[in-house]
Amino acid sequence: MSVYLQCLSHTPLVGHVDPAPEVLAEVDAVVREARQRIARFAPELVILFSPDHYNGFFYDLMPSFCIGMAAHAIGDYGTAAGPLDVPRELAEACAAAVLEAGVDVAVSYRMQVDHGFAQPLELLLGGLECCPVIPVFVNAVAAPLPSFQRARLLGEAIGRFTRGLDRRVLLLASGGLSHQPPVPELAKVDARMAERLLGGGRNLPADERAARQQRVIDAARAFVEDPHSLHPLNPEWDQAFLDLLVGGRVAELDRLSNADLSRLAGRSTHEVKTWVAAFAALSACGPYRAEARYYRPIPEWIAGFGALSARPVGQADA
Ligand SMILES: O=C(O)CCc1cccc(O)c1O
Ligand SMILES: [Fe+2]
Repeated sequence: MSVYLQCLSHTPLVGHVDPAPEVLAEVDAVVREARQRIARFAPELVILFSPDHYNGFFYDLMPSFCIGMAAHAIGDYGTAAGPLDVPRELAEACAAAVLEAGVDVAVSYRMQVDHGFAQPLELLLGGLECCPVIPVFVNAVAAPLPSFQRARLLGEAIGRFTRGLDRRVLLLASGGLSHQPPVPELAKVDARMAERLLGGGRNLPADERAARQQRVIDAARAFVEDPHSLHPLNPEWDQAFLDLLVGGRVAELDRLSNADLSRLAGRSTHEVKTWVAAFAALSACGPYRAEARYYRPIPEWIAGFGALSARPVGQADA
């Protein structure tokens, strides 16, 4: 088998609150080049690590990790809606292998996913059903959260599973880097919002969906005016995180507590655990070489926005 890795920040604010044209063009080029590398690699299977934002996973039953045996994107913020092409038997084999390896992942035969999954599939592969994909949810917003170490062990177990496949496997991770958009916290919200977080927020009616999105859009506009209206982005932390991935030192993150990460870089920065899982999966396939590193803090998108690719040492350019 051969393997390629692409990590990319997501943001549903694209097209809603956009940065200067030069910045947009720069990000477009980053995404276009990633899409071209992926097209040359011609993946036969995608394993996509992504968080959720209280669209598919709620506090009525919140797993740390969940592998989808079938999945459907809800189409929030104008991202693609509809089914993903999940190869069910392969997803079942993947879940069985991960459980066998000692990581107690949940499974879903009706997984709902949001922009976290839909955006990278659209941008990097051209749509939700362009390539068979095993979706892997990583809880990055609903405290208590899994640790960096567990995200790494999940990734390693999935990497060992993919190593045994006779296919070209693309590892994708979606989310991060430092950021803290206004995502509600169960401990702090009123009874009405708590009911949403407990599961009442599933399949929101159109007007409530629009109001929810507008709150995030308004917060982005305010953040551009005042970088202290939300937890500030942390480019220094983001670059140090990228350094660790490039240097093959992802296990060093085991020492970073969830509370410290939230304090340093914002509560949604836990989305970077998708990157950790993807890099851990790649590292289970041998030594790797990172390439195409990109980073820019983009307040309009409430995102420390980054991209990073990697392939095994000795695996030829696709
Ligand atoms: O809709 C939401 O609840 C959050 C949306 C959102 C905003 C900025 C960066 C993100 O990564 C993100 O997911
Ligand atoms: Fe997100």
